[in-house]
Amino acid sequence: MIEAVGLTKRYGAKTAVHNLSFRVRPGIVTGFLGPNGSGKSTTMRMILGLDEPTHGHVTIGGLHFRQLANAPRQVGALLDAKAVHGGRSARNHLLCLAQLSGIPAGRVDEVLGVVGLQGVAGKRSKSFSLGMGQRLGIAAALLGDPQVLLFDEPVNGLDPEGILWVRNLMKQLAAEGRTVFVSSHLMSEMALTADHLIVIGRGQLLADMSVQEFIARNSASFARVRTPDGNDGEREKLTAALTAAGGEVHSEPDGAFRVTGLPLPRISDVAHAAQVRLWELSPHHASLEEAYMGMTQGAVDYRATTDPRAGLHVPHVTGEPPTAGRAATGLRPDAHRAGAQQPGQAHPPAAAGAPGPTARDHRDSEDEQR
Ligand SMILES: Nc1ncnc2c1ncn2[C@@H]1O[C@H](COP(=O)(O)OP(=O)(O)OP(=O)(O)O)[C@@H](O)[C@H]1O
Repeated sequence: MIEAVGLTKRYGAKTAVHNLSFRVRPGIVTGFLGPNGSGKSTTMRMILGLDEPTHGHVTIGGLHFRQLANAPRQVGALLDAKAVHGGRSARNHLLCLAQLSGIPAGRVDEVLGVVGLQGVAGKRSKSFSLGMGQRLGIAAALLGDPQVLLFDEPVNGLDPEGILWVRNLMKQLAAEGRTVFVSSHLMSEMALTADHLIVIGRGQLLADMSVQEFIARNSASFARVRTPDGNDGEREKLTAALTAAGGEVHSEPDGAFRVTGLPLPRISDVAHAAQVRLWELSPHHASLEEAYMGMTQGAVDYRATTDPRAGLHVPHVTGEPPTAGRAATGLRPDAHRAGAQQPGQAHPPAAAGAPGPTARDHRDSEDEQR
């Protein structure tokens, strides 16, 4: 179990993490979600004793990371897959880590097998694609057979087959009773991988609940309504009538309306009374991705100037609503990141089939995914 209490981290004037309290339990996959720059990596670094909290504390099994006896055998982590000596082969990199922690050398080939890098084990890691580097980082995390595993954006750079493999690996590690904490900025991925979600925005807790609960509490219901194509008069008449009836009407890119605040039968009655024909009237639920976007929309640092989901209203779940987001055209800055990797060691999860790196893994274009 990982437990954070009032965790706060300031870098000068910048508050990266503010008063964060949560628990990460064993036996399930806990997704750690937040937009770029929301404080996920900073939190993980504090869990691993790589950064000192300004306030608060975080423990693993009741102890601070630095108090753990032979920590790499208890905690495995993938923080930054690039934090590898590029001149070393994958096998030598893992051998060095194993030697530092008193892990038998035979374990290295086991984890290379788990992550599907046996075929390139003798190659220098600097020739690895981002996807292969991620696999090597995951191998390092598994090296000590730790009960607690932290993965910072583990699917970064992986192709769809690799993503599926990571997903299954996370689930299997949790099914073995381990504590698995996985960060991502993609709700779609976490919805498929995690059992529980911790969502942060601008360093503050926005939600701490099961995936099911998150969906139930955050998915906004709406109706899609379409009037006959090319009849602007009917469109305008219906918009006015629905608005007068208390509905909120937004245009969809395909010309339909998205209506919130009115049940479907009422929309039908309003349209009938206004003598507007309908080509479509259907119930919808905002997707999990939309719920997440709605929740974090005020906490996004880096955003394009147009927001296609501007019409969605989703309530905040915990604490004060984040301050209004500012529109910006800047892309995510990564220059500050000083990633490090905390090796663990592990027995390979028996049933986690590991596809080898694919053609997509070998391409160099994976950076575009972050
Ligand atoms: N060493 C540092 N010095 C100054 N600011 C930092 C430092 N590390 C992080 N920050 C700032 O703290 C905030 C949180 O960064 P962090 O990397 O933890 O976010 P993140 O959620 O992991 O983002 P991403 O999804 O982009 O990886 C950012 O605004 C970042 O610029």
